[in-house]
Amino acid sequence: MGVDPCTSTQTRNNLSVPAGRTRTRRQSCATEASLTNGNGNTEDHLPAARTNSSVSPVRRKSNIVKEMEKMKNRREEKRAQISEIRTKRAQEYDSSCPNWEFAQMIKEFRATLDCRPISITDPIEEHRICVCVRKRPLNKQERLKKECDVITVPSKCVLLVHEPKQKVDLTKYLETQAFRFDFSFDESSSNEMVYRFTARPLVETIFEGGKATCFAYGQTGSGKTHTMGGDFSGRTQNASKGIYAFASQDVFLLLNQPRYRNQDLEVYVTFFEIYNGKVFDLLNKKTKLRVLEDGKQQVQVVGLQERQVSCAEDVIRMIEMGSACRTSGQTFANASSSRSHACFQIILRRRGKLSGKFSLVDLAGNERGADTSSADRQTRMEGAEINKSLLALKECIRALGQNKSHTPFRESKLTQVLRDSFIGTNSRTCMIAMISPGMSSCEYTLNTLRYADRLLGSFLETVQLSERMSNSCHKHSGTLNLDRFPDLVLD
Ligand SMILES: Nc1ncnc2c1ncn2[C@@H]1O[C@H](COP(=O)(O)OP(=O)(O)OP(=O)(O)O)[C@@H](O)[C@H]1O
Repeated sequence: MGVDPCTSTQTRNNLSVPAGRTRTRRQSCATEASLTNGNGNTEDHLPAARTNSSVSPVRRKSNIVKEMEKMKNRREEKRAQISEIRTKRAQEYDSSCPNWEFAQMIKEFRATLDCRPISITDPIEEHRICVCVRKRPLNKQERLKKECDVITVPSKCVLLVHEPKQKVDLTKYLETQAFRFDFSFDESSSNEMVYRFTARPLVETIFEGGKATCFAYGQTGSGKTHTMGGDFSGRTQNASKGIYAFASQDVFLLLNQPRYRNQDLEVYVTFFEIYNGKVFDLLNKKTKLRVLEDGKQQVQVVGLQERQVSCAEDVIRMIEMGSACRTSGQTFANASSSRSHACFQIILRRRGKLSGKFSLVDLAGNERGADTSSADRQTRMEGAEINKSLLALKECIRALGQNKSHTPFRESKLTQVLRDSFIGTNSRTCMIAMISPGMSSCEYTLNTLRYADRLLGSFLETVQLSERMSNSCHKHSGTLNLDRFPDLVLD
């Protein structure tokens, strides 16, 4: 059965005729109907010359057909244009990069930002709990794979994660989430810069009789050991110092200042690791240690060796010795991945009595906590233990931040051993969340940032910033709430 083009709503819809123009089309349609029969042949009432069979009939195209042809031409033109733009863009950009479209969207988004990264002259506010984030550069392996860098650090406190997404119609878009921390460090920040804003403000705390703690948290290969321990592997000529070494240097600097010089203070260090709920002394051939709690809830690591040190070089020797003993294994992201929490402590004693303690903790990779599907029983147990301790740690830090009377430190060996870091009015904590910049780490990165975000109990803002990528014509839409991010300046 033929479809009357004048009455078929389907046809009208397919043509997307604008409402204001429908009437004109119907009129021209009606005229057309009176000129043609159902087979499209000319009717009798046309002028004789045009119905004569010896003359080839001149078929007039209806306005609808003409309109459809125009639309078809326009569509084809547009398609050609888009394909040309796409090819040009792919040439401009490195199309061998598997995710060049996302990389390009991120590049364009970054071009709209006025980035002002943290600088050495920025002021440092003192907090009881300080939560920071550090992005490491793409490593050699990631660069070889042409991984796309999905992290932007536009200012000293804000960090953006551009999460690649795809709609059901295969349209690619980015979902950008903005996080605010006390400090955000981009890939150009050195260990010294990170130290200056994170652990350094805590050094004085231990000279005032307090307990200071600095944690490095993040997925495997994100730079926890690099930040805390530095690189003493001897692979590079200039071994880069980490927070352990910088903090030790400053402890000796302060110790020699007139106000502390005559206080009979002695410096000791301990270095131990917690692996699978068990404590091992890294300065004493990995001897297994027992953790006991007395009637006054004082936790003792029985037999833990405290080594007296008299200069920063002594400390570096201890760090090298202990680091060489750490339990490590291979992960997808790090050839020598640490599977334990490592705790390096600088202890001040006055005539044998504990005066202050600085605990610097390089936590086990947090992704291992989620690694419960692994077939290997050992790995599963490691993962479960890490998960438990990281959850307990979060609760203890939150309790410290909220001045709660109850600290759930017995939930894990890690929090039990660090009990005195979470109690007392003179306890201060800093958490540095380490993140890998690659697109393949995006999910782990978001987990790390959410964990750190919850320590502060702050907000998380998700903003969808760009859309429509199917035709490689894309634009950014949506805006960040600048009231919440006053230091993030968009063009
Ligand atoms: N900010 C950085 N700059 C340069 N290189 C870095 C940085 N952070 C990490 N790296 C390098 O990345 C690699 C992995 O880092 P690192 O061993 O510190 O990771 P990790 O978080 O401790 O991993 P794991 O939990 O598996 O022990 C190392 O080779 C390290 O030198």
